Amino acid sequence: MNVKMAAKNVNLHYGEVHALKSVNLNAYENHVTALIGPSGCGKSTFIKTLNRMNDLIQSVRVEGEITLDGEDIYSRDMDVTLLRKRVGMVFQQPNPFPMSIYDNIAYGPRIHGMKNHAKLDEIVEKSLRGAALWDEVHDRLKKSALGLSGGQQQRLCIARALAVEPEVLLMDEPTSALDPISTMKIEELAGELKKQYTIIIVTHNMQQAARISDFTAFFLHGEIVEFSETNTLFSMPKDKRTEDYITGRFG
Ligand SMILES: Nc1ncnc2c1ncn2[C@@H]1O[C@H](COP(=O)(O)OP(=O)(O)OP(=O)(O)O)[C@@H](O)[C@H]1O
Repeated sequence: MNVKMAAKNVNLHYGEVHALKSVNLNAYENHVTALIGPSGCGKSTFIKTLNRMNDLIQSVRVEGEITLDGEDIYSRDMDVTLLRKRVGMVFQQPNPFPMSIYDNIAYGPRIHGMKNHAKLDEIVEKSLRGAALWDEVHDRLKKSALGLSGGQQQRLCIARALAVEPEVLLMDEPTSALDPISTMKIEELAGELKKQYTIIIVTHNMQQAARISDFTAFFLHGEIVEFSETNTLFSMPKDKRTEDYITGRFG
């Protein structure tokens, strides 16, 4: 198993708030890693360190090392635009741009300089197929993305992330705003996408983590209490706090 991304002794402060404490985690290539834990434990903060989304917040201080293919993503030489192309992200609320389905997908490739129409058509189709949305939208590509259902919008956002050919896909509670059927579609999709990408997903839902992930990290108060293979974490937790959480005693 190849380590695609690694966090080594990561500490993060928002001003006075110590939000991540000595976090260590490996995300393996072509596997799904789930981040679970109660509200406010640092899951979103951590996932955002992986493509430097926290850079946008002024009071943030990050210490330690985060690597992508062994390369420190916080080093001075790191091109952050390129990093975010390699490490794409999908958010809790589907956030399509107010433009056509086609233009949503073509947006990223165009920003990165792609002008060839035939090639863009190809990317749009491939990305929508990759996000299991093509069959539902291929005859309305020029229509507004805002006319899609919530579940379709979220798959559109996944397609938009895929369009720039990322290596890692970060998903921050991607199904929390969706109905059960749309949730199931996204879960099935995660199983497909990991064949090609490395996936890291924050979820509030332990059953979801158990269903779709290969590895799980349990966060509590900014620390990782336990990180192991998902089956092991849910069947034989090593730490009493993990056991209490997964058996529903708190959180
Ligand atoms: N921009 C910010 N400024 C200051 N503190 C913040 C900021 N963002 C998050 N925090 C704090 O950092 C801690 C971790 O928050 P984070 O959102 O990462 O938790 P979480 O586990 O993702 O929670 P949830 O499941 O509710 O989304 C919390 O104490 C939160 O209040």
